[in-house]
Amino acid sequence: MSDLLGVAVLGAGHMGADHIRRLAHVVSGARVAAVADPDAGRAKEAVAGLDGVVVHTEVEAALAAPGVDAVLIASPGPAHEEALLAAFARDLPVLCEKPMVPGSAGALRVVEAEARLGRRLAQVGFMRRYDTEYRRLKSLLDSGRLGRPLMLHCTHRNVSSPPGFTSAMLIDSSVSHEIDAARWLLDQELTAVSVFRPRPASGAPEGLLDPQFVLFETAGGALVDVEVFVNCGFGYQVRCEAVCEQGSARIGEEHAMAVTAAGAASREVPDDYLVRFADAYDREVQAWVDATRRGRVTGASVWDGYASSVVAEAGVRALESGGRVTVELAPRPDLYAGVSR
Ligand SMILES: NC(=O)C1=CN([C@@H]2O[C@H](COP(=O)(O)OP(=O)(O)OC[C@H]3O[C@@H](n4cnc5c(N)ncnc54)[C@H](O)[C@@H]3O)[C@@H](O)[C@H]2O)C=CC1
Ligand SMILES: O=C1[C@@H](O)[C@H](O)[C@@H](O)[C@H](O)[C@H]1O
Repeated sequence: MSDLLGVAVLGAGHMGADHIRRLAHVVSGARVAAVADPDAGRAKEAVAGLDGVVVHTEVEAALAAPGVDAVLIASPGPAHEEALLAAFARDLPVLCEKPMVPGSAGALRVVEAEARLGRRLAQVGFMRRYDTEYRRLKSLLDSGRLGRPLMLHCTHRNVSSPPGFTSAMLIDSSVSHEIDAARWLLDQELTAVSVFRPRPASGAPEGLLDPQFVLFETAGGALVDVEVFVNCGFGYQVRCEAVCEQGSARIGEEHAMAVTAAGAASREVPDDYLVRFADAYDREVQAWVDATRRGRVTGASVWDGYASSVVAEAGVRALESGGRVTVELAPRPDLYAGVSR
């Protein structure tokens, strides 16, 4: 490795282009060494002005490019399994955007492949673990000051959903964040899921079941509810309130400037995740670069990615069946025994 970690970025869409900018201009210790995207024009646009970046349309060519030490996967979810396995075959450390793999069977194949390597190589991009408010809430819950957590009430609203967004993706793409955050905040597995839905909003695309209300049960007897509404039209809002035996704590309200003028007070609302979670993505990628340069892997593990996929898959079945679906995890390989959620 040269002084800088050479990163191959797979996928140069919304997230990939933002991560390329971040690697090139925000975080220290890394450089973009190669990019792969079947849409070469999009990739070239994302690397415009950067020196020494080779653009490919094939993943394998980018992984084999000179100076590549690590991989950041920002292609669509269905492409992640192949990319992860290709990176493992080349012994390259990975930061993989969520969902790690949409679907439990593919996610388990990734767990098994990493377990066969006998050491962790990949981190999953659940960036809320790096958000200041989420971290404060996690510290408070871990301190025990509020007593045992009873419930988490979560809100996850997007202004609009991208083309091709399906009713299942409200759960396996959007709510995957709350699944990971709940497992991490409570340090408990989610054991069952039910999904309720009101009449779809008139602003939602034809046929999309939006919004949905998802209810998780946990191994420790807590409940986690999530209102997910991806075409709300009025702002990007992510909130979480923990209700515990001796108090409650709420995050997600303060991430904006409050303006008072003309006899009225108003507060800005971000319009998407790139604004709301900008600092969290920066910290996540910096932490990944730092850990990788030290030969370490931190953050959400491949096991966390698998658990999230299993819970999300149960959620999609609950949506389709209208019933309560229990969550069955495979036995956890020894590799993840000492790794906390
Ligand atoms: N952490 C977060 O908050 C967010 C994460 N994401 C995740 O990031 C990933 C990408 O999402 P977006 O950037 O919104 O999608 P996008 O559709 O904007 O971009 C995806 C890009 O990947 C390219 N691509 C397609 N197949 C590929 C392959 N096999 N190899 C390499 N590139 C390929 C496409 O041509 C496109 O340029 C998804 O996993 C998504 O769930 C997306 C938004 C926010
Ligand atoms: O990961 C993300 C998107 O893929 C997803 O579609 C959005 O609902 C989330 O808010 C965003 O963080």
